[in-house]
Amino acid sequence: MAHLILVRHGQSEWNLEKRFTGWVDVDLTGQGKLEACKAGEYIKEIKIDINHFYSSFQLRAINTLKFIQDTLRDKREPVRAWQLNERHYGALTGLNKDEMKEKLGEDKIHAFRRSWDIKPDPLSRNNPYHPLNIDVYKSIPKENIPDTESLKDTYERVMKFYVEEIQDKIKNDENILISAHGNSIRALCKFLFKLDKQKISLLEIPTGNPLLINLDSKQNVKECSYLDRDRAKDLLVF
Ligand SMILES: O=C(O)[C@@H](CO)OP(=O)(O)O
Repeated sequence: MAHLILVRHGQSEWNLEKRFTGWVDVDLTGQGKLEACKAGEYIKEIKIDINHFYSSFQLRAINTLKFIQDTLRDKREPVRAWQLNERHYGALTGLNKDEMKEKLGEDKIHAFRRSWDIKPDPLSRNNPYHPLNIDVYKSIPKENIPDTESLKDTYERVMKFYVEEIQDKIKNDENILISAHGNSIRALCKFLFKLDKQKISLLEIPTGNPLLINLDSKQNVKECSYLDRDRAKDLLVF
C-alpha cells in the first residue's frame, strides 16, 4: 500500500482578494502560512515516512511545502515540476471573480471555472501576468507555456508528469507528498477517483488541508480522507 498526500497551498494573497490567479506567482497570506504549518502538524501526527516531496514551480506551493517539511524536520530537497502548476486562466487572469460574475453572469463564470473543456480567451503575450514575462518560468520550454487552459489541458500536462514520474513509485509502495493547486489537484483526483466530466465539476479542494489517499499496487484508491476533518470538503465518491 502506498500513501499519496495531496495538499493545496494555504490561502494566497489573490485567494483573499478573490482574483483569478493561475500562473501568477503570488505568495501566501499570514493565514495561508498558518494553514501550511497546521498541514505539517496533521501530517506529522499520522507518522508516515514520506519518500518523495513534490511541488509546482509556484511560490505559494513551494512555501507551503517548506512549512510542512520544517514541521516534519525533513531537509530533503523537493522536486519542483511546472507541470503541477495551477491551471492558466487566460484573459481572466488578475480579474476579480465577483466583479466578473456581475459583468458576465454567474453561469458563464461557473462554466469558465468548473467545466471540463471550456477555456477563457488567451492572455496577451505582452501582459505582465503572462508566464512568458515572469522570471521563475524562464527554464520552461516556451512551447510548453500556455496562453490559456481548460481543466482538460491542465489534466493532460499533470497526468503526463504523473505517469512518467510518480506512477511507478506508487506501484513500489513509496509514499509521496505533492504540494500543488486547486485545479492541478482536481485533475489528479479526476484520474484517481475515476470521476466523469460532470462529477469533476463538483469537486472543490480546500486550502492547506492534506488529503491522504491510500493506493494499492494497481493504483486503486482503497481509502481517502482529509486530515483536518473540520475543514474537509465533499470527496463525492468516498
Ligand atoms: O484563481 C485560480 O487560480 C483558482 C484557484 O484559486 O481559482 P478557481 O477556484 O476559480 O479555479
